[in-house]
Amino acid sequence: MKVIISGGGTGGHIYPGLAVARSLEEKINDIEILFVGTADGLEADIIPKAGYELKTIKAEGFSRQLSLQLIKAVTKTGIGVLESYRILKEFGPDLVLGTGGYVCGPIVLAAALQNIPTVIHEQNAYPGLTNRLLAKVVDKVALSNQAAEDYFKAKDKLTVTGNPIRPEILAKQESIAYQELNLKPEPKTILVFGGSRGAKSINQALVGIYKQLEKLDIQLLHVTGKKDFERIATEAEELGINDFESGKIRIKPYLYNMEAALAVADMVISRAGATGLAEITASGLPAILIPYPYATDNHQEHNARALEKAGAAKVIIDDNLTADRLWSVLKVLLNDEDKLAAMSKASLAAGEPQAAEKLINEMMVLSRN
Ligand SMILES: CC(=O)N[C@H]1[C@@H](OP(=O)(O)OP(=O)(O)OC[C@H]2O[C@@H](n3ccc(=O)[nH]c3=O)[C@H](O)[C@@H]2O)O[C@H](CO)[C@@H](O)[C@@H]1O
Repeated sequence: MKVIISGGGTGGHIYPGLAVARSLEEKINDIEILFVGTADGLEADIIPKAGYELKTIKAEGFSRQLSLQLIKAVTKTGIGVLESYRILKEFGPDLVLGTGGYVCGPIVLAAALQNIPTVIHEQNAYPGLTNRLLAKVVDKVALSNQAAEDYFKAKDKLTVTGNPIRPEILAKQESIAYQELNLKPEPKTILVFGGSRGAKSINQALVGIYKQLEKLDIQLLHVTGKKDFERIATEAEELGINDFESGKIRIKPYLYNMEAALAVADMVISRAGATGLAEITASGLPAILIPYPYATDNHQEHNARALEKAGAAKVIIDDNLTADRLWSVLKVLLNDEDKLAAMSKASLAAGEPQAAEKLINEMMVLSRN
């Protein structure tokens, strides 16, 4: 079976595609997978590092108003569709899966126009523009969240699968993860990350409580995002914190082994992107969530509130985020083992570890092979 997987821009669209790729390889002996994305999205870094071939095409997101940018984006997408035709001819896929972001628009459209079976997957409760447009031409629309059903007209194409999680996250052995990260099983490990690109406001609030955290019996793994790393590392050094490899406070620009971090973490502080949350809940971790305030239709707050309601998370709105506020919420949680245990249980109950399996089953029904 030959499958093309496309999605990107940010990690939240890439990792579900990688999860499907890994799960397909576990399930099917004779499988060939090709990723398609852009040369400037995060996929160009992540996909080859994960061991897959990435063919690049032109694509750009559409602005919501008529503008020069819109004309440019439409032209680029047109070129991307022509490039996609060539890729489809050369690779001959039995199915094309799009996991969202404008990146997957051209190849999924080109495949649908050639009657190659097509599936898209939407991670969020409020779907992105690309998926809303592609839904009109694809064979199947897989959703992470039932709430997204309201935004699609062709109800017969919809199926709820959950958000696929990389098998290595579900299977990671703690002992190996501690070794990989050079951390110890005791004391508690707090993992902080701001989605795939990092979050400046979270980084800033965290630097503001480094000194308090240093006094506690904890280990902190702070993933800043590549863009903010130098700034945060410099501020940490000014505070006298400089052993990022084996000290109490570890600062990293990006983790290519997030599965290890999720395996050793006792709690998480993060944004509320759908893919990150799917991984946090599948790992049964309690969380402090600070939704990105500019996500379309404020969907991150929606994601975060759902987990708060389930008892798995505490939410701090980005506007209210200060070092003091973060410290007061974190301190209460760290001092309440029962509360943390209850949140952990609620988190696990909210997880959907079977999502990749469900999505693959839908794909197999449609596939030409
Ligand atoms: C700003 C924005 O609009 N973000 C969107 C984007 O988020 P974003 O790309 O930030 O996605 P998520 O937070 O959902 O997922 C981040 C992914 O990156 C991985 N990771 C992160 C940091 C790191 O160092 N290493 C690593 O592997 C995480 O394990 C996870 O798989 O896509 C999500 C899924 O469509 C949306 O819900 C988010 O709203």
